[in-house]
Order: sequence, then C-alpha cells, then structure tokens
Amino acid sequence: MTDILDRILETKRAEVTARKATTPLADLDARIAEQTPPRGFRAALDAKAAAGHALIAEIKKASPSKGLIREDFDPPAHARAYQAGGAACLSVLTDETWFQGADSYLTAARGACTLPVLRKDFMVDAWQVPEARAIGADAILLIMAALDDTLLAEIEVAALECGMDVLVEVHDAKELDRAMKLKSRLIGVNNRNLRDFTVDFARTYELVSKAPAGCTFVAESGLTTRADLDAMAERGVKCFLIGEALMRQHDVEAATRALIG
Ligand SMILES: O=C(O)c1ccccc1NCC(=O)[C@H](O)[C@H](O)COP(=O)(O)O
Repeated sequence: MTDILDRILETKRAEVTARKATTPLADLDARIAEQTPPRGFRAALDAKAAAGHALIAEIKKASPSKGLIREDFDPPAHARAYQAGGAACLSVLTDETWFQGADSYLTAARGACTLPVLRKDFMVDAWQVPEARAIGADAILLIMAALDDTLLAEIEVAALECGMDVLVEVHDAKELDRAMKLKSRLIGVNNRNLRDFTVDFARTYELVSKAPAGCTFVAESGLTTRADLDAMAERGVKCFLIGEALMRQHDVEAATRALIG
C-alpha cells in the first residue's frame, strides 16, 4: 500500500519530468547569474546556536496533515517578522500540490530579509539543484527515506558545487548511519513520521546521542512551546525547525521572540 511520502514523491517525479522538458539548463544558469551568492545557511545556524536557541522559521501555508494553516498568507511579511523576532534562517515550502507552496514564495521571502533560506521541497533529481539556486535558495533538503545512497550523493555534490548547504533529514539510527556517508554535517531529525503523520520527540532525543561530534543537529516538526525547546536543549539540541506553531499566530514576530528569546 502506498503511503503519503510515496504519493508525494510520485507527484514530484512527474512534476520534475515536466519541468525539465520545458526549462533548458541554460535558462536556469541565466537566472542563477542574477541571484546574490548563497548566504551561508549552516554558518548562520551555528552562530545563533552558540548564543542560545537557533531557529529555522518556516513559511508554510498548508500541509497534508493539517490542511490550510494560514489564510492571510504573505511570505515577505512573514520573512520580515521572523527576522525581527530573532530567527537564524528561513525555510520556505515550495511544493504546490501538497503544501500549496510556490517557488515565487521563496524568492519573495528571501528578497524581504537578509536570512539564508532553505528550499523545503522533495528532491528527487539533481536537476532540482540549479532550479533551487535559480529561485534564490541558499540550502536544500535531502530526505534519507526518499532516495537511495547513489542519488543522494549525486544531488548533494551538485548542491555543494553551487555553494549551497544541505540539510540531511533522518528518522532513525539506520538513516543516520547512511547520512554519515554524505559530506554534509547538517543533520535534521524529523519528529513527524512522514508515512503516518505521528509526531514523537523521542526520535530526536534518541538520535542526538548517536550523532558524531561536529554535526549541527536540528530538531524538526511538532515543536510548539518554549517547554518543547527547553526539553530539547536539556538533551543538547539547540537548533529547531518550526512551521505550524508560528504560522498560526496573529503576531508572528512576537510569537517568534517569545519562543526563542
Ligand atoms: O507537515 C506535514 O504534514 C508533512 C507531511 C508529509 C511530509 C512532510 C511534512 N512536513 C514537512 C516538514 O518537515 C515540516 O513542515 C517542518 O518540519 C515543520 O513542522 P511543523 O513545525 O510541525 O509545521
């Protein structure tokens, strides 16, 4: 039986095939040449983490698990609010079919602030790397559960060659072991099971103790309160990726400050 991750990946493969057929690489290269250089995603996180909590604040309109999250969705305004509230970096959902995202949201959010921006999407093909850079992304996400080791390495090399950072997402110890074959040492643990949507912070608690020294370790999904962050911090986790809890707030800047201040 196919689960939600399989269905998302199937949609994405079809979408990328169609985009590749209509967008020559030369067009992407021309758009990359117009972008400002990558902003240093991991470096910005590490700098904030050295002084306390480091937040990757997510611009997320909707999700498969929650449906519509933010009605008055305004990526540039949210980007400014997140930066003013103290976020280290942004994450912007660009997947259209499942998250009501758009590439233009990332470009607009990045243009409205000085924070490095992660393109939060489902990478299935190295072609998406220049595409991500062409819209301004400073980092991409690689989901270990989605790809085999050969394709992961191919996409990672392409991203590093573009000067982008790579957030490698794992769910269990086996995926963490596989992740260590890659070059990137920016590791995210997704507390949400992408196959059934259940959230369990114990995933992060378990894996942070197994992460080799030198990793920047990010807890992702389901984090809502200051107590959630403090419980993570007690176990040595200082970087957090948070979307829904902040996107549901009327005053995004105040909520961001209250959460990580
Ligand atoms: O958010 C979902 O429902 C979801 C479903 C299937 C695959 C991925 C999904 N979310 C992507 C993310 O990883 C989250 O947007 C991100 O970690 C922030 O999570 P949250 O703070 O719970 O919005």
